[in-house]
Amino acid sequence: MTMKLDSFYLQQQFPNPSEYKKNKYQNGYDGREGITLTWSDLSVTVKQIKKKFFKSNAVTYKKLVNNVSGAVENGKLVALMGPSGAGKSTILYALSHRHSDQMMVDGDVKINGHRVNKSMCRISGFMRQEDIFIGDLTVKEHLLFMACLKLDKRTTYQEKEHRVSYLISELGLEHCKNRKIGGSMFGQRAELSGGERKRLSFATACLSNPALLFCDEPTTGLDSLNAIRIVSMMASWNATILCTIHQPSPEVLKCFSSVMLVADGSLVFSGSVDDAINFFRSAGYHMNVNEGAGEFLMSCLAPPPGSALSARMAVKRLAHQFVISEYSKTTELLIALQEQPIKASKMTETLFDHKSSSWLYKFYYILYRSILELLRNPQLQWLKIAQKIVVAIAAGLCYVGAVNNDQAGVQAVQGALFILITENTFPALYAALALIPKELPLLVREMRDGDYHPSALYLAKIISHLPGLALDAFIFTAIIYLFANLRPTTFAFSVVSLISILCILVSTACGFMFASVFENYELASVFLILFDNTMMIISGLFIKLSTLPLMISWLQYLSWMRYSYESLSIIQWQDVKNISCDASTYLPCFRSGSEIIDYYSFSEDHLYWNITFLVILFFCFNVIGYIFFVQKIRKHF
Ligand SMILES: Nc1ncnc2c1ncn2[C@@H]1O[C@H](COP(=O)(O)OP(=O)(O)OP(=O)(O)O)[C@@H](O)[C@H]1O
Repeated sequence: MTMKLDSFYLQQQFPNPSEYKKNKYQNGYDGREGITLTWSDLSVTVKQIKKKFFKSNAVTYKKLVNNVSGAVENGKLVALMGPSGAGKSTILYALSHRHSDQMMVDGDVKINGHRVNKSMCRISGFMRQEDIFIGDLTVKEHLLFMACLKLDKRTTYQEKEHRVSYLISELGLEHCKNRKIGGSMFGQRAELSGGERKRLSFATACLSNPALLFCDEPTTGLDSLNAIRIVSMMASWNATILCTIHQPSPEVLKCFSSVMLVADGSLVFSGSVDDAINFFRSAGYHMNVNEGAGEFLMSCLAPPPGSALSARMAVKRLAHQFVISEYSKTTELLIALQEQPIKASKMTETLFDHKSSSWLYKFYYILYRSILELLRNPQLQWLKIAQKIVVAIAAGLCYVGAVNNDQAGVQAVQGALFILITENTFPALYAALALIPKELPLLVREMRDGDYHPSALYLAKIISHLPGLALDAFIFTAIIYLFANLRPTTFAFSVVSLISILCILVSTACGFMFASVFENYELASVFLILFDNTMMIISGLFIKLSTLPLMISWLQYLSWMRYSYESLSIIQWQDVKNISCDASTYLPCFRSGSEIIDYYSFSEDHLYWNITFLVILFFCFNVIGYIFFVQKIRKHF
């Protein structure tokens, strides 16, 4: 099958072998000989920080993996098995260099005898346990997009398309290639089955045609037939594969060349399934007649009843027995053979020879994906616009006939302006707050794989949201303007629209900033409520800005609501004269627009400064948000 796949692929594109060699970068197939992965004394320790109020934080260290050594021979599919919590995923993440920053990894990880670290992300593919996709993209779009991010920059677009078509046909995704991956909100059934999603995950990991693959529980959630299908596909794949797996059926287990068994972070056995059975039998475990090999091995690894200490001792005993047994010699030999690195051969050079696409190229595709994501849900976008229109009409109706050249009119105008600001602030703030937690798992996965720089993603997200936000603000402003009969000049309407748009953009940036700074949505919303209420109180409507106490007063310079409210008030009242005043009813009684502006401690000279400060706030919130966003992603790695 391996040969079949390779020759199929080669024949499809390069009937002439010399042409194939010449185009090794373009087709993603590098003419490699293969990879042998070895590691010795791999240990993983996690740093745990207990936050304490009014005391310094308590830092503890927990060892998750203890001096594990192992090897996966070129072209072999090896199962990493063990009970839940044994450390399988931790080993896989550490070996593939996709572990979190909190984890400290020790030990030598080598590819064909060459020590690797960060470059492992480029050399290897990783299939994750959880399938996270953008549900609104089709199978083909998703693969093409990922191909644009992952493949070498020397690969042309047509070759990326070839690679995607090849994987779609090889992994049995032809029938659903134009189907959306996830469900739609509006009842169309468009979901892929569990098996199709797993195959899509595998296809994604295989896009760059890596010679080394790490697969984390690829059969989780699948029925036995689909489990056999995906594992047999892996077995026939032209790559070295290390794969964690939970209690495989006998048919699934047969697909693996060998097994590595771990318990409590230690290696308990490594070798063929038959040897594993013999090893445990010799250690005193009894295999029932009807028991499958997988079931038997897992039962041997399950912690025995009793205290945690006795379970740990049992694992230690097994690990020791394995180390002194003949079975461990094969692994030791493989590791020893790799101590002499294969001379900087062509094969190794090609492995490390990856030229990533430029930042701009990746940014373009991330932006394209973000826009596509928004456009793929037209019903949702229309619903949002309809909601804006309804809210604007409902609010606007309250002001019909209220805006006259008298004191009641002054109150109505100031109220309408404030509605404009709050409606362009609060919904945008909280929508942005929810966005990062929703998308974080996907972003972390893509960044762990080194698919793109966080700045490309952050900028693409901001730009893709700009038109929708601007439209929202414009529609709301236009309706309120019409109903409330605000100042009817093109200049006034244009500036009010501009301020509304800036207000919604700054609010969104502020929402992003809070979502990035705080650990989770709940914590962020607690602090955001405090912040946005303060910004609102000092916007100018509720208190005269000149009377603010000194310790609070400086905060007004952060309040985009104040800049917006002042600007809108200036536009409405500048040069307005002869406001009628019935002094017996109204106190204070305004006779001109400038009196109103003075009353709120505003100044007509501030209009252009306010616009400038709104732009500055937009940038500052985004820069702070970006800095914390990067840290947040690192923390979740
Ligand atoms: N960041 C962390 N901080 C503290 N403990 C951790 C951390 N990550 C993992 N662990 C612990 O390390 C142990 C091994 O976790 P790991 O996910 O590798 O197990 P596993 O064998 O893959 O389990 P499963 O089959 O259930 O996925 C578990 O006890 C887990 O709780």
